[in-house]
Amino acid sequence: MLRHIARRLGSLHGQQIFNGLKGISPDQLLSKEIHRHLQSSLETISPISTTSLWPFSSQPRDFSQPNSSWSPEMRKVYDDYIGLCDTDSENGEKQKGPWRKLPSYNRSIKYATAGIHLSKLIQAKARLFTRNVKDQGATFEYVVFVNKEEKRCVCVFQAGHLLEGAPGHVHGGAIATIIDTVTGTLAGFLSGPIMTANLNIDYRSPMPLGSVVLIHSALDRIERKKTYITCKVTSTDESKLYTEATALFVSIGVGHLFGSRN
Ligand SMILES: CCCCCCCC/C=C\CCCCCCCC(=O)SCCNC(=O)CCNC(=O)[C@H](O)C(C)(C)COP(=O)(O)OP(=O)(O)OC[C@H]1O[C@@H](n2cnc3c(N)ncnc32)[C@H](O)[C@@H]1OP(=O)(O)O
Repeated sequence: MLRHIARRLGSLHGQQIFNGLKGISPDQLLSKEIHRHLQSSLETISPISTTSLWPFSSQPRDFSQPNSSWSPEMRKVYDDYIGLCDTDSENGEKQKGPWRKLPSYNRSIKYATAGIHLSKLIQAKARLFTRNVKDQGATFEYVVFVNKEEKRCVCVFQAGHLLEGAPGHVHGGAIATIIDTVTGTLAGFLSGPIMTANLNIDYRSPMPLGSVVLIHSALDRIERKKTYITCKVTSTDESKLYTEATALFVSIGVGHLFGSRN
């Protein structure tokens, strides 16, 4: 069972937050420490220990694909970045691009319960905050492209009409949410499992509802367990600055998800 979980965690490579685990084999994942955490957490959650611990179907849906709610501007920037990702040339050869599109799912990990076994109802209903409204275009339409070499990412974000704060403009909490998501995705990509410890935001100009903006995030530095990320939100032509932010993410052991602080 433990090997099964480790394999499942290993297959989280498609999941942004665990991209930093790339290259780590299931056997390496099963270090003594992780083995101890998984063992002790499984002992306390016997009702689920006999069921599958993987919440996704084998082909989880990627919600960051173009859809009919995307404005021409959103689609154009998406296409521009897709053009900078790996492509198949006419003779069938792969051409390496500096950017990579990350998939975006609507579920987090079912059993990240901070030590509490969530009810089956909550497990079934839990959805990632930014992907919990089915109505396309109503809230967060976004796609993240990452540049591994430059340790930075760009998110193309279209702010839907249900994100209103000041009349006709995007709520500051919604802006904080997407910044947390994008900076957290980059931190997770670079450092493995992390949690937000600190997020500082300067709102420089109001963002009209329906805007398409770029969220540029870059690694500032890594110090021991701390990954510092900087962030700027601009118009797609980068002439207008909407928001600036800095974020600190602290690396967590897999045990943190299972209720241990180590
Ligand atoms: C969890 C992962 C989930 C996986 C999900 C996968 C699917 C993802 C899908 C899609 C991606 C979307 C991406 C989302 C991203 C969003 C993430 C969030 O919003 S997370 C929710 C909000 N955050 C919390 O609820 C944290 C609550 N706080 C804690 O759990 C702890 O306080 C924690 C982990 C932040 C720090 O734990 P300690 O305090 O035990 O860590 P110590 O080892 O003592 O500290 C390490 C270093 O960090 C500094 N530090 C800790 N907290 C600090 C702070 N607030 N400010 C400054 N420094 C701090 C300490 O001083 C220490 O520094 P020195 O190494 O000694 O220099």
